Amino acid sequence: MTGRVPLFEAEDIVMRFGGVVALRKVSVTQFEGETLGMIGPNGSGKTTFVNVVTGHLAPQEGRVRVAGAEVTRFRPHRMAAAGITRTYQAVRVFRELTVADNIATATVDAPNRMDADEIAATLDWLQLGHRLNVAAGSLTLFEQRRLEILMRLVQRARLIMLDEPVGGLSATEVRAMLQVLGDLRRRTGLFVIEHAMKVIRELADSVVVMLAGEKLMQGTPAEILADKRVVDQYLGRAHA
Ligand SMILES: Nc1ncnc2c1ncn2[C@@H]1O[C@H](COP(=O)(O)OP(=O)(O)OP(=O)(O)O)[C@@H](O)[C@H]1O
Repeated sequence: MTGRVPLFEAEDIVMRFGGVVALRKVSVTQFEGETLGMIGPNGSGKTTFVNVVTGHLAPQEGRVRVAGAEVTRFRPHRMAAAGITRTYQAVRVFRELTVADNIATATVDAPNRMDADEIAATLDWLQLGHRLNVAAGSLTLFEQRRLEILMRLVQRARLIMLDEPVGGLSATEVRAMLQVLGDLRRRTGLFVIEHAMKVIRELADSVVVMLAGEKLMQGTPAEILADKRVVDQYLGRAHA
C-alpha cells in the first residue's frame, strides 16, 4: 500500500549469540496507526527482535530505520529519544521508589516529556492516581505493568513494544488489560509479543509469526490462524 508511514523498518536483521543464531535475516516494518503482534514458540527470537529494535542489542547484520533515519546500533536512550521503547516480561520499575518518583525518573532527560496536566490525566486513565505515594514494589503486578506503560507514555513514546503484557495476570486482569491496550493503541504505536492468542486476535492488525529465528509468515490474525504451518509449528504445540 502506498502512503503509509513506517514507525520502524527492520531489514535483514542477523543476531548471533556465540554459536546460536537467534535472528536469521528478519525483516519487519511497522506502519503508523497499525498494531503489530508477534508470536512464536519459546526461543524463536521474539524478545531478541524487540531488543534489537529498541537498541538493547546490537545486531551483527541488518539495518533499523526510524522515520526514514538509520538508527541501527543506537543505544536504548537514543532509541527512546526517537520514540521507540519497550516494556518487559518481568516488569522493570524501581521497586523501592514511589510511583511518583518512578514517573520522575522517566521524565529525566526526556526532552519531549508530557506536562503535569497530561501526566495527571494519564495517571487517571491508568487508575494509578491514588497510588502516587506507594512504593512501586508494593503494587500488584497489573498495577506495575500499567506503571511501566505510563513511564513510556510520559516520555511521549511513538511506539511501545510490549513483551507478554498479560503474562501472570488473572482472567479478570487480562480482560482489564485488554481494555487498557485497546485504548493505548489510539495513543501510541503498539507492538505486542504474546502467547495468549486472545490478545493477538483482539489487538493486532497484522501478526508476525517467528520460528527458529526466522519470520515464518505475516498476516492478519485470521490469516495466520488459518495457516497450516502456523497451526502445526506453533499453535499445535502450544495447545499440546
Ligand atoms: N543474551 C543471550 N545470550 C545467549 N543466547 C541468547 C541470549 N538471548 C537470547 N538467546 C538465545 O536466542 C534464542 C532466541 O531467544 P529469545 O529470547 O529471543 O526467544 P523468544 O521467542 O523471545 O522466547 P520466549 O517466548 O521464551 O520469551 C534462544 O535460543 C535463546 O536461548
